[in-house]
Amino acid sequence: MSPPTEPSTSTPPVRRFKDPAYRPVAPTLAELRQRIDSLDEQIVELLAQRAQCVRDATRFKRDAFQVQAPARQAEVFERVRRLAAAHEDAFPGLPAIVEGAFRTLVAGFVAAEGDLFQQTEPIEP
Ligand SMILES: O=C(O)C(=O)C[C@]1(C(=O)O)C=C[C@H](O)C=C1
Repeated sequence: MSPPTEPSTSTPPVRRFKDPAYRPVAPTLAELRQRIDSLDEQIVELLAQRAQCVRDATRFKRDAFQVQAPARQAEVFERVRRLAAAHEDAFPGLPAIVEGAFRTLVAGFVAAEGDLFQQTEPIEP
């Protein structure tokens, strides 16, 4: 038995989708990975902008419960799931993947906002 190998990135595809309506995105795995890298850069840039908004949101919180804001979290998860559902034709199961990613992201943001909260002080009325 030969050892497992990573896929070739520069050669033609070795499989096809049985669905005749399927339209490929790129002719090689190398091109697909370039696109994925470029999209990852944009995603990280957008996440950094989102993080700035989360940091600023700390100024409007009175206590740890407001940092958690569970009702708002539920709204975010429901919203991104619905947005992803519009793309389910292109990628079955995308809503669950997107919701899972946001659950992980928001858990990280909530924890960070908890730390940032300690760096704030009440504004006197
Ligand atoms: O909407 C807020 O209040 C936020 O602080 C943002 C955010 C989020 O990442 O979407 C983070 C923490 C929770 O409080 C709820 C939502």
